[in-house]
Amino acid sequence: MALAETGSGRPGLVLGSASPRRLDLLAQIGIKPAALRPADIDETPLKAELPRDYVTRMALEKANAIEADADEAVLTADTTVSVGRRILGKPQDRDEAAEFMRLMSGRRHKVLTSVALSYRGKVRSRLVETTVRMRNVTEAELAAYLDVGDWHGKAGAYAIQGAAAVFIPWIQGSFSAVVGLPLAETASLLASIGIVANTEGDRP
Ligand SMILES: Cc1cn([C@H]2C[C@H](O)[C@@H](COP(=O)(O)OP(=O)(O)OP(=O)(O)O)O2)c(=O)[nH]c1=O
Repeated sequence: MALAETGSGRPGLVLGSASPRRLDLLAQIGIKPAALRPADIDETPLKAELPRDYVTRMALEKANAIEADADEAVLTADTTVSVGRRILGKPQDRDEAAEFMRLMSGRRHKVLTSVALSYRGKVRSRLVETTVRMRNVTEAELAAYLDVGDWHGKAGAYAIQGAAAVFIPWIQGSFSAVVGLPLAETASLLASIGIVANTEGDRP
């Protein structure tokens, strides 16, 4: 396990996220943040803001909102779903979750994840775009899916790593980015400041 802790000569890593998925994904590559410090920002898109601009702005705003000591690096990310120019964030309620799912049913959409790393006054970010195909979802399947409750807190009202996997026969891009953190790009950003992923992962 590559511990990223203050006092080791490397920057202490702060994960600026409340998402358990992002913590799990980092553990998969052997990185354990020294601290968790979620950012509380306004996630409302600007008028006519393009999905890719929005998601990049969100990751950077999260990074800028988190206070860090000089020897700490802050990692943040934002994931959003786009159907055409429309941004599908986290649904407010079950009705909105149903609306999002009907919109994606039987067609392709994009999942955009931006990851940002802030260290010593410099912030760098990477945007990863993945195309996802959702098969046609019947109204009966939709009702059963919504009952499971997986849609809570998920961009686009689904989790590819959850029950909605049965609706997703194909993706092109990065699976980890869809779940919330593009691991290859994140590892490369972290390596640039001396935090090295352990490719053997966090195995028992
Ligand atoms: C599309 C998709 C999204 N998601 C999740 C990842 C993110 O947690 C969430 C999108 O919301 P985000 O605003 O990116 O993240 P968050 O609010 O959960 O956490 P934080 O801002 O504190 O980092 O949707 C999945 O888990 N699986 C999926 O397949």
